[in-house]
Amino acid sequence: MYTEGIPGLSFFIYLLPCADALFTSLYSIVHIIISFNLRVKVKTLLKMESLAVELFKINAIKFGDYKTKVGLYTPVYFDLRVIISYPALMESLVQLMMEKIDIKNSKLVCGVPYTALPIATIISLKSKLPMVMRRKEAKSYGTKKLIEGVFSDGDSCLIIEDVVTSGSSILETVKDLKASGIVCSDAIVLLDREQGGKAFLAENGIIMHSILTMTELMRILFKRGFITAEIKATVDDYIASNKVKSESVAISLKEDRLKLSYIDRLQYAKNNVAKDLLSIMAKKQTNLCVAADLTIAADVLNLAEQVGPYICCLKTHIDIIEDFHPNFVRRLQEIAEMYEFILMEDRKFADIGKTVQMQYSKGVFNISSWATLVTVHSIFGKGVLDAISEVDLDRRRGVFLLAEASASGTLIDEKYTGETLKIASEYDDLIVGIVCQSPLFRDKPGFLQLTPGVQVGETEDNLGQQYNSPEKVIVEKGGDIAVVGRGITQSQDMRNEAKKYKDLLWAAYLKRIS
Ligand SMILES: O=c1ccn([C@@H]2O[C@H](COP(=O)(O)O)[C@@H](O)[C@H]2O)c(=O)[nH]1
Repeated sequence: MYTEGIPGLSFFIYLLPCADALFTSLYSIVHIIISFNLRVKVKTLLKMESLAVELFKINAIKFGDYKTKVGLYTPVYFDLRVIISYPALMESLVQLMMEKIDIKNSKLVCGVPYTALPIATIISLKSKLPMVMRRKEAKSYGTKKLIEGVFSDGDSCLIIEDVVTSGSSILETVKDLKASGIVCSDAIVLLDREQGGKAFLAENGIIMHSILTMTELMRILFKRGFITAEIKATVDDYIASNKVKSESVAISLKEDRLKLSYIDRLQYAKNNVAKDLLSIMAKKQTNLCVAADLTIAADVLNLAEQVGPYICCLKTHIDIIEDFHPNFVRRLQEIAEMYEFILMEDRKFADIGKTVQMQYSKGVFNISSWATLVTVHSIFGKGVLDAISEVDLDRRRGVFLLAEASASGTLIDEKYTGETLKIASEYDDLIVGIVCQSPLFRDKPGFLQLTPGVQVGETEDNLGQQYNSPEKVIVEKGGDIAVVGRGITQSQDMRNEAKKYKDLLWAAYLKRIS
């Protein structure tokens, strides 16, 4: 070949056979690497498939009509709590998780309570990374810690979770970890339901890695003949059309009062009586307020003695007492102190500020001298609240503002209710809560919802009152405190009846926050 005149070309040609050999060796190395990676990938895929099949076999995957934590109905539900009964399965799950993510990038691991706790424990044992644990509720005694375990400010933590729908459970855990100085950037989960959780977590700075997605899971179960094409199509359709909106998750995360315990809400309350009330409720385990709508003073005192141990509040209509005497309210105060409950006069003030001020602190009833709480209509605007504030200089009293009524045919509309809530927000050191019939102000855990119209077995009286069951009032209507009047006062055994209502209402509250 003619190469003269082209500098270095002959030398290059001379080297060609060596380059060829070098290329062949490089090719072989790359080939080995690729086939090794491919083999690893295939192996992982097989492990994933067998995990999916095993989960199906142990009944951790159910098909039907189920309700998720965020209230959506789903044709497929995962109950991974059962996996603790299958150690071999737990081990393969953990192995897959540890292969999926470089655990050593983290200093700590933390499982989202409760299902992921045993998984996190095994990962901690295998990786030798210390584990921390998030308490679902801060302790009300001792250290009041949210995070248990030993850690330092700035430690990075890998989050471990079983199933992700919206991502809210992971973010709740992340929020508490961050508040304790721990850094979180990654979460490893067994199953991504592909309903918006991954994107929502990413928006909040968390990268979610999953072992299985819902699509993969359905594909595997269908391919292996465990589900029909019809079930697969139903689930695929459901996932495609049921994405959880990040705004709704954000609300549910933002201190949703309906999900917080009474004790956890203490920190948000601005009014001193609201704080006392929440403490009493948590201590006595009661969210029952009895409406003492009796017309003879001695009967009211007797009722207070009977129901005292089971209530957080006793509500009066002082102007219906036929034999009122200042000694009566003095005795009522003694009983309230003895049994630790709060007195509320349901006066529903509605007038110009000056008149309300006199109705509140003057006259025979001298309400402000004994009633720690009063109810107020918002119809007259802020002047009424200013009037009460001027009397309550030491801030030892509070107000429930009425935003909705239990009576049929009430003239209150949505606008009125909305404006009432706005006023309440402006007076949060005076307002203890809102009297209403629906789960309003979910993002204000410092306010309490007082809901009257509660009775077992009745739906109405003959004068427009409407009743709901204790469970409905607390779980569906969002009541924090339920007012029961005739359901107790007309019973032969008021003490026993009060205890029954207390137990029903408390069980409903526990159900609501679980
Ligand atoms: O919207 C409202 C506001 C207040 N109440 C008061 O609650 C009790 C209910 O008594 P029951 O005997 O349980 O019906 C009563 O004192 C009302 O004045 C209300 O019912 N609805």
